[in-house]
Amino acid sequence: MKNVKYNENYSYEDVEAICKFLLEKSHYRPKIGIICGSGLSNLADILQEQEVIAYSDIPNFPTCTVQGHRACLVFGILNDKPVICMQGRFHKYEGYSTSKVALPARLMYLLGVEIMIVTNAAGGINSDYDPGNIMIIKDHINFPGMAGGSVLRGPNDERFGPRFPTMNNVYNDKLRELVKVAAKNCGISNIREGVYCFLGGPSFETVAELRFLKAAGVDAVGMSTVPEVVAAGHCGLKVCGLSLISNKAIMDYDTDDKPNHEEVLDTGKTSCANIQSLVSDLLRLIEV
Ligand SMILES: O=P(O)(O)O[C@H]1O[C@H](CO)[C@@H](O)[C@H]1O
Ligand code: HPA
Repeated sequence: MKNVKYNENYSYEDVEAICKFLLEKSHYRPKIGIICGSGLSNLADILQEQEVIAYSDIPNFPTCTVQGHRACLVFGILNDKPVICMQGRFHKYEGYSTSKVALPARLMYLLGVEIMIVTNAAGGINSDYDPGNIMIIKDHINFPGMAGGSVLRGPNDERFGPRFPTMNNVYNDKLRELVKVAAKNCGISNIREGVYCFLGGPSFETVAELRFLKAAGVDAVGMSTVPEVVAAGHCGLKVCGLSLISNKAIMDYDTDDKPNHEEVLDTGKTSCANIQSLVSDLLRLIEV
């Protein structure tokens, strides 16, 4: 086991200190931030003129404990736009404090980022979804949040955002339309749009839970993203969310199939190129 510190709280000043360190280290002033999901670290390869900083070289920065998350910050240029890309996120199930899970979005905000593109691997609940499909996140269900486990739980620092932020249109409608245009440009026909449900994990869902989620209108399920999106919405970032459907959720008892992280990572490997071209064309279309 790595010597991981789980519970520190990240105050505004802590995030500011990390931001200052990065602005001194890098000449980039990113306007767009990208978070790579499980198995999708290669998404950062599309950045040109890269400056790579390992999380372990950033003072007071968390580490990644999950396989498929590379734990590096990559600054670079994509279609003439300055970008920061996080190769690896912090999941609540790893045991991290809420302010640690909120850190990527808050750091991007203080760095001057205006648009956060968040990616993940997710299980397909919608029966029309197949592994390799890309789902534009239209909305989410924040299960832990609905039960008092919001990433914003605790004292509110108004410098990040208001006590009661809205989540309407948090997955920005204009960005969603641009993703559809980008998908057409790239010849990606298996693009979907749907509702992502965040569960606490790390156990995969039971058949009964999946049937319940399906009845509730969920299209894809995962264990991340929503805390980052809520933190981003809190501080006014525009968000674009993309789920790579890495596996089909198993809704039947009469099968020996089981979800597993290896399959999730394998789909990431085989489908990363599609996400790369999609994000690349999206950045060409975005005006910041
Ligand atoms: O959401 P990301 O980080 O892409 O990873 C997904 O894949 C892992 C399970 O295989 C979980 O962490 C789940 O959330
Ligand atoms: N369930 C939850 N999280 C996931 C899945 C899944 O089937 N696939 C990838 N992340």
